[in-house]
Amino acid sequence: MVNQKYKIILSGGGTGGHIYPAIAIANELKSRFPDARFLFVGAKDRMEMEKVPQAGYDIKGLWISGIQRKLSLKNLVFPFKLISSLWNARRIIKSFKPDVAIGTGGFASGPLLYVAASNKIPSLIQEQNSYPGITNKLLSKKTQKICVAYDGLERFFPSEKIIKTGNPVRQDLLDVDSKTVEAKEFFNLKHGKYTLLVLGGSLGAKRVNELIENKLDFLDMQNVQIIWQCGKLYYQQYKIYNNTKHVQVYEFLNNMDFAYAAADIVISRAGASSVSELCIVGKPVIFIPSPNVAEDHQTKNAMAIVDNDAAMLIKESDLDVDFENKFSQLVASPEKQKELGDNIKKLALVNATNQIVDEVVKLLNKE
Ligand SMILES: CC(=O)N[C@H]1[C@@H](OP(=O)(O)OP(=O)(O)OC[C@H]2O[C@@H](n3ccc(=O)[nH]c3=O)[C@H](O)[C@@H]2O)O[C@H](CO)[C@@H](O)[C@@H]1O
Repeated sequence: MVNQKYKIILSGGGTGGHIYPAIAIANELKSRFPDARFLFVGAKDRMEMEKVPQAGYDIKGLWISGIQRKLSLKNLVFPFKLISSLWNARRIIKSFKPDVAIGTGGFASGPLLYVAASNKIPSLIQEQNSYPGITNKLLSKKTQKICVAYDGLERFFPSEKIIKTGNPVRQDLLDVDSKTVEAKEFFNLKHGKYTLLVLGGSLGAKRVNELIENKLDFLDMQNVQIIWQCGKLYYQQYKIYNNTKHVQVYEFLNNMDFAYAAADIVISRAGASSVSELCIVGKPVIFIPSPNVAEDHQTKNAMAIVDNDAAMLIKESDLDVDFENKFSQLVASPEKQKELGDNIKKLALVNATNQIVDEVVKLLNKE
């Protein structure tokens, strides 16, 4: 089986939450089938066009974007983008001739998986969230298998296709505890201070950035040093704080394993992959879910953890009132930090990537 020269096409992107699961799946397939060939398909101008080649894979870009939820001029162009991307997806499929197609959500995976499934290529989609995106909802009728991370998705997908696996997480995040010393050196952190990692999701989070900027003096007084991922859009605004006495500002962290390893406490958005990763690394977390996503799904992602006494949550609307109190209580209590870290780790689904790849292999073997 190891010598199989399978051709595998993957598509997912728009944000990191759709890209990294696809990369984790590809890496596991590559380790099982070293002779396999891989091709990613993404959306032109989106972050996958940079992140996928960095991970060592080829990628082709389609001219596609999402439909705006509100009335917008951009929607007028959408039909043209859709026709162009379906046409190009067809060309890519015809020339690459994949044995299997894998979609992890986001705009580009729509046309690609649609064309693949219409051409009778076995296909699987992976849904990271408790509330699925439009692309996966549409694709679910055509694809053979749907790997999910939450219960209750029969409301949206054909139940006979659903397999609960959890979200794929990159291999290098599985054992961050062994990297703590190296990570603290990497970030040049001071001894005797708490290290706070601030994560705004793959694109950065405006309200979280505003909070951190307002609380820099407070955090300094709490003896906290900060690794602050503010997002590409906001970097120009916040880089003035970089390398001030207790702050490092990053537009994007390319070494998440080191960032998690160095952190004593994490403040994070509750995107699905971030939540899955935080379970695996087992650190005390304060979630600040984005209220601006479909069906408030980040709050649902976070509540699945909070309901198990495994993390704290502060709503954006409560930050002004609650943040200082809740944060200082957590910093002052190593017991609480340990309890949250231990509890969140119990919720980790560490075998997700393997299970998803097992399902892909069944498709390759035509079951
Ligand atoms: C605003 C928005 O629409 N957010 C959605 C998006 O979030 P987003 O793209 O932020 O996705 P996630 O939180 O799921 O994952 C972020 C990924 O980016 C990585 N990372 C992040 C920052 C960084 O500096 N370096 C880095 O490598 C993380 O390790 C993680 O693997 O997709 C998720 C998965 O469908 C959804 O749950 C989120 O609601």
